Amino acid sequence: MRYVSTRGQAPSLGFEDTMLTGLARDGGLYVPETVPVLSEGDIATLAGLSYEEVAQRIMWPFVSEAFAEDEFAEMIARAYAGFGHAARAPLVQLGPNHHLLELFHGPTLAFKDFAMQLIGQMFEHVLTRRGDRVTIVGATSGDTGSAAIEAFRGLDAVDVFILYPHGRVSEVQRRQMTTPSEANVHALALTGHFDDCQARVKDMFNDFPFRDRVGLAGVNSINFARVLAQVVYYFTSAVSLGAPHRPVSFTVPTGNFGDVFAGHIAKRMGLPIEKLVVATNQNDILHRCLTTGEYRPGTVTPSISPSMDIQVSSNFERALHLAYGGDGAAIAQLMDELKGGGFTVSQGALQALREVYVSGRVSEEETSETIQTALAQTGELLCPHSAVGVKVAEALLGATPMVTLATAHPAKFPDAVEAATGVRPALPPRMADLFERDERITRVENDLAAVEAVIDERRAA
Ligand SMILES: Cc1ncc(COP(=O)(O)O)c(C=O)c1O
Ligand SMILES: N[C@@H](CCOP(=O)(O)O)C(=O)O
Repeated sequence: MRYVSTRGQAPSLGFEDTMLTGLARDGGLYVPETVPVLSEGDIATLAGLSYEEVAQRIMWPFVSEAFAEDEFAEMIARAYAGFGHAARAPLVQLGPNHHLLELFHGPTLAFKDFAMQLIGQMFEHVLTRRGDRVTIVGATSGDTGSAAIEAFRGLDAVDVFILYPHGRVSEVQRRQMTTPSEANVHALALTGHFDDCQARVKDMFNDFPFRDRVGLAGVNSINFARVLAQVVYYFTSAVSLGAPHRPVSFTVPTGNFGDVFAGHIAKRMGLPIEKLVVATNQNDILHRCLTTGEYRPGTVTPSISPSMDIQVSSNFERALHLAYGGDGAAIAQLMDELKGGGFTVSQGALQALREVYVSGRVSEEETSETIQTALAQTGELLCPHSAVGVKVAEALLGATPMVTLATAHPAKFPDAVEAATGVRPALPPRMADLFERDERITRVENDLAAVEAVIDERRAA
């Protein structure tokens, strides 16, 4: 399988190079040239399989050029062995036709672990085989960074630098990033918000001398391998609710659009997904765009669901690429307009987007109320991001089963959860001493040269 850039000007790559390359050299994101389609019969045979077995079957056509089948199965087994739930991604019922997909049983308590634990295995395998080293840079609003540091800490072939917005992640998230003591992982607190962190990461990829000198790689959802691993739980959950014989809808708390785009890939692979619902907090650019066709980022406003405090949503470019029929020149033009403040999606593309996605926006008050009522009515303690999803989903419940993705554990956001419910969620025992561990924090200004200088200095040390 070949992967092509959304902007059409970079060379097509196989899976291994796509994974190691990160951002395409024309600034675009890699997407599979064609998506394999499973028959109803193929999907039906997934019923009753373990999470790992489904993962192997779904991802294999995308990665088969890079690994032997048994090697890949071993990587999957190692990736999910540390999860705290035998089902890996269990479904719990919230109400008639409403189900919650708990994606927070991995080592850092957020859905990011599903992809990051596997990518850690794949990077290690490929880099060992090549005898190569890379420098991973990542931007985080809290969860990607902790998952990446956990997945790559202590690996010889990798240095990891994570930019997070200073003062804008929860204390648990920050400590997950700043307390690991391994010399190859570095948490950099940038003066700014998540969009600044992501912009500097993309700047580093576009600085070719720096990129080539340090062997830059990315583990944000820039990296298609991240998106791919997230396709799997759409299949496991839909099949357990009756797919392929019954359609299912999904509501996805959304920021950078990677998770919901994984659902789009699942749909293109033949999974009968009726609607993909994009749920946003007050940073609602995606809801505004899907409603009006105008994509104009505003200022990021801090919220109680900080991981979704994003205005420039990286993977929306992939959805636009599909909506514009794979026209790379059109996407390059839109992204140029974005530098000048924003763009208007064409009527045809907007219609194509609306055939797949619907959206909703949730206020801070509604998020708190939803955490409170979900606990009272169902006994489920939601994190604020999952609550955004539940609130949007509730307005759309109908005959088709709805699955809302619970993207993080409530204990990552104890202040917001306690303020809403009076209950302070406890961290799992293995993290009980998180608040006693020493932190290593490096402050950095929102400036490309300053960030690159820190990376150069740390790599040389
Ligand atoms: C807890 C949580 N929920 C939702 C999201 C939004 O996911 P995505 O960026 O894939 O849209 C994030 C950030 O990625 C997150 O960390
Ligand atoms: N919410 C994310 C933002 C980065 O998203 P990614 O999926 O592109 O890595 C986070 O928690 O960091």
